[in-house]
Amino acid sequence: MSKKKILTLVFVREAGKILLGFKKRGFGAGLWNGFGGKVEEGETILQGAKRELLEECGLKAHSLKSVGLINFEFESDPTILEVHIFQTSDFSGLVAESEEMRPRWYSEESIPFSQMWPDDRLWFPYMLKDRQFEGYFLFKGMDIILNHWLKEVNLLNS
Ligand SMILES: Nc1ncnc2c1[nH]c(=O)n2[C@H]1C[C@H](O)[C@@H](COP(=O)(O)OP(=O)(O)OP(=O)(O)O)O1
Repeated sequence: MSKKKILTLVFVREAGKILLGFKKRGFGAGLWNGFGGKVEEGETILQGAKRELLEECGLKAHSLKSVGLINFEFESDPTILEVHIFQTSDFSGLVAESEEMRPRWYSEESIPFSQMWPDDRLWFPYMLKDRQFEGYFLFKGMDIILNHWLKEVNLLNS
């Protein structure tokens, strides 16, 4: 039987730039990504997203917009990762490196897709156009997408 883990992923965008973090350890280490992680017991998905953003790059999000929802599955692993993706331009604080992430602003024209999860280049175009989406990816290891679908949807916003 499959289990589900609920995770968040937050992108900070401002003036044509996007803040990415280089993951220094753990799952997805060595890749650039947004900021996020597992939702803890007793917190809502939004609370989890804001907490991870603050812990990983020092920024406090005052509001978050829902961007996407992706279910990730790995061949021969029954755990499904349900990742809730958000973006924000409504934040305060100073960007700071953490134990887990080294943050860096990128122009939205020069996103380093070759050093990111391979699914990112497929769904980033929705986010960059402020379109909401849902999707599913089945991975073999961390590099090979065996199957996927993506579709534009209307998600409830916070
Ligand atoms: N395929 C893919 N593309 C883009 N982003 C992701 C994936 N798979 C993923 O898991 N992610 C995202 C979702 C989360 O933001 C992170 C993974 O979170 P993780 O570091 O495992 O969670 P934490 O709670 O911070 O981990 P620990 O503190 O327990 O190490 O990647």
